[in-house]
Amino acid sequence: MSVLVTGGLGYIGAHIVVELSAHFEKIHIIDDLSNANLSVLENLRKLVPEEKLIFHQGDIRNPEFLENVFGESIDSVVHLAAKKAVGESMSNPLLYYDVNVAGTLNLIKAMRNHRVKKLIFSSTACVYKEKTLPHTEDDTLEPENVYGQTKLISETMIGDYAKSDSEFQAIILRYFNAVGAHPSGLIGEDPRGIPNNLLPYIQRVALGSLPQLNIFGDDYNTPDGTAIRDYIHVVDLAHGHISALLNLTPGVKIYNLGTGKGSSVKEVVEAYEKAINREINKRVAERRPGDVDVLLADPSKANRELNWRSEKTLSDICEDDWRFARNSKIVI
Ligand SMILES: NC(=O)c1ccc[n+]([C@@H]2O[C@H](COP(=O)([O-])OP(=O)(O)OC[C@H]3O[C@@H](n4cnc5c(N)ncnc54)[C@H](O)[C@@H]3O)[C@@H](O)[C@H]2O)c1
Ligand SMILES: O=c1ccn([C@@H]2O[C@H](COP(=O)(O)OP(=O)(O)O[C@H]3O[C@H](CO)[C@@H](O)[C@H](O)[C@H]3O)[C@@H](O)[C@H]2O)c(=O)[nH]1
Repeated sequence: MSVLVTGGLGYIGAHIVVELSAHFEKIHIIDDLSNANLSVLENLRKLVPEEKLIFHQGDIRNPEFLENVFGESIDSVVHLAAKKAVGESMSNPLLYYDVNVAGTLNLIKAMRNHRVKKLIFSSTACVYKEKTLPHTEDDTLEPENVYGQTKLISETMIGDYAKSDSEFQAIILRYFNAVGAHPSGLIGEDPRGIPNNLLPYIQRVALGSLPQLNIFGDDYNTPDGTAIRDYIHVVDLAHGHISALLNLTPGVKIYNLGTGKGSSVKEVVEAYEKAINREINKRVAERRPGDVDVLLADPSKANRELNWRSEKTLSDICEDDWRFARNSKIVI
């Protein structure tokens, strides 16, 4: 059996590739290297038997490229390739519609042409209308940014396509905050330039390549005043994809992948300080525009129907992240 992972050299995709290797004979990876590099492939080859990995460098917006890849025998697709920066999606919306919507459309056309019937799609908590209680999958959908909008349009497209083909089987996974790294220290998140996200920023401060962490606001409506998120270890997230592949049935199902447990910015900083056994240089700064008080998953549907639950703790997240940081000698 063979599986195609689009965006398979990216942060989450690479972790999924490792877990897939226990279940599939061949893993085809598509990546255009727009947000990844070939060193990830080298490290994957240390974790996955070499004969299982087939890398196709190219862009999902290119139908001819996809035709070539689908010329190989492919049974199922895990589709992650996308642009994911919320701020950039507001300043360059057409890029997001192009890669996330048109790219997904091309991929589904190629799947239709080659009668590939199984799809796992990466969506996001950004599709939900803001609320402080944990989100269930049937909550109101009202993305506040272009990124979330492009994911919601893709979800709708997948749903409409499934109605036209009774054999089509899809699971949409809405991820909350993906963090941490592979316990081997070989793969993890390595954003280009100055990181936007909390964990990579803390990591750079811990490494000494950035001087100070800015805690964006301590006047949120939360117990310690800093914003609360649902941080899920990337390996737990990867396991969720295996459970999804094993539970595909005709039609489309949607699941949250989160822990259901919130951590504040201060709690994350404290956990990281514990993992590295020293303090991190930090200060409280202005709120970041667009941030909400609380964003939490209700993962009970995935727990129940996919027989999946997150297992790793916030300290596992920080320890694994730090191991990857030291191992990969990250620099900005
Ligand atoms: N990181 C998170 O917290 C998070 C949360 C919710 C959803 N997601 C979704 O999960 C998926 C993976 O996210 P990630 O954090 O691993 O991001 P990432 O940027 O590390 O991975 C995406 C990969 O896709 C590749 N890619 C981008 N455009 C492409 C194109 N046109 N053709 C081929 N390859 C292309 C990039 O080079 C990259 O390797 C995305 O769909 C993202 O929207 C991520
Ligand atoms: O330097 C920093 C960076 C972040 N934060 C705070 O840390 C929290 C988490 O921020 P961040 O790591 O940027 O994640 P989110 O803004 O919650 O968004 C992430 O998680 C979403 C899913 O929940 C995904 O859809 C997004 O793509 C992904 O960036 C927020 O309260 C931020 O204000 C800081 O205080 N200082």
